[in-house]
Amino acid sequence: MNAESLEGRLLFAIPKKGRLYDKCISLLAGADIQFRRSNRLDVCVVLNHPIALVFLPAADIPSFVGKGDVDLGITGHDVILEAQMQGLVTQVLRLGFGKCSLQVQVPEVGSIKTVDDLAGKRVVSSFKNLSQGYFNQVDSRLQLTGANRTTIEYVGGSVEAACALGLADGIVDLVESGDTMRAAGLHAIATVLDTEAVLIKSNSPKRPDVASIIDVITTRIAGVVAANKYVVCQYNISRDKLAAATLITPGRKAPTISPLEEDNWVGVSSMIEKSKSASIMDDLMKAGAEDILIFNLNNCRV
Ligand SMILES: Nc1ncnc2c1ncn2[C@@H]1O[C@H](COP(=O)(O)OP(=O)(O)OP(=O)(O)O)[C@@H](O)[C@H]1O
Ligand SMILES: O=P(O)(O)OC[C@H]1O[C@H](OP(=O)(O)OP(=O)(O)O)[C@H](O)[C@@H]1O
Repeated sequence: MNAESLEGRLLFAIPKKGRLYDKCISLLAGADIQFRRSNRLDVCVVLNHPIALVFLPAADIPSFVGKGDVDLGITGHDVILEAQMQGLVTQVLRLGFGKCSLQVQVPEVGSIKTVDDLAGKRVVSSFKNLSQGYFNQVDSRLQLTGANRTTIEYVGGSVEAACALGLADGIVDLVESGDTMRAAGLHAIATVLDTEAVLIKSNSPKRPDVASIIDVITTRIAGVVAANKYVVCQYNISRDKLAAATLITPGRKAPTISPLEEDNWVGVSSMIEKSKSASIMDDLMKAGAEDILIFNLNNCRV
């Protein structure tokens, strides 16, 4: 690959490994962004669009996009804030995956029970800036100054081991299921922020000619995200119960209602959020709906 083959192409940064990688690859497939990545090569051209994919560590993507070296990128909301790039990038879309929380954690067994107990002691994190910002506020509130302030130390990984190793009294790290935290004998005492993966674009693009392809890609990715978020719910119901049932499934604009061959019965079709489908089905049954079906969406534009 040479610089010439990237000429005129939108540069799109994708996390090269880690928690976001697999989800990003399925998102690209859903948006029909076709590429063949040679082994170990971190830049590859897209076969069916004027795009080149750049595979980078998730934590480096905000600054590449923020400085305009890359036009578009996928990374965590958390790393954008940690890199202090929120003013230099626009978060175009929330992607619905990579959801977790940055939490303050301390040993389950021990004297530290609250953030105020931890204040003034040693905290270790890979999110040094966010942790510093959080504890600056705690320290100010508790009027801790000078050597009495909380110490924040950076470590690049295995943060959860820091307390057991005697390096820290508490840590600030990401929690999804909580398995890592529990296995390390820790528990959370505060949440610094909730995060998920986002699509970002540069506020100072170096290649303004690629703006139209950014819109195409954003629309396609939004379609895949919506298809993952929604399902179609279809059911039959008698007309006298229709009003109550459509309150449960109002749809995005309005439900589609079609007459059935049987007198006084209609079929209803409506988009609902996948995560709420079980409770919506329970409610529809109580409201008198029959033959309730849920269909996954392959793709959509809504
Ligand atoms: N347990 C998790 N659940 C969901 N999302 C997560 C989780 N851990 C991290 N993330 C998200 O993924 C981003 C990248 O984290 P990850 O740990 O995969 O990074 P990495 O350091 O590049 O990869 P690796 O851990 O393989 O070295 C985080 O900033 C966060 O937004
Ligand atoms: O609450 P859980 O579901 O256990 O997830 C949380 C863990 O996931 C992330 O690490 P990851 O496993 O990606 O590896 P890393 O420590 O190498 O970043 C994060 O740093 C936590 O350690």
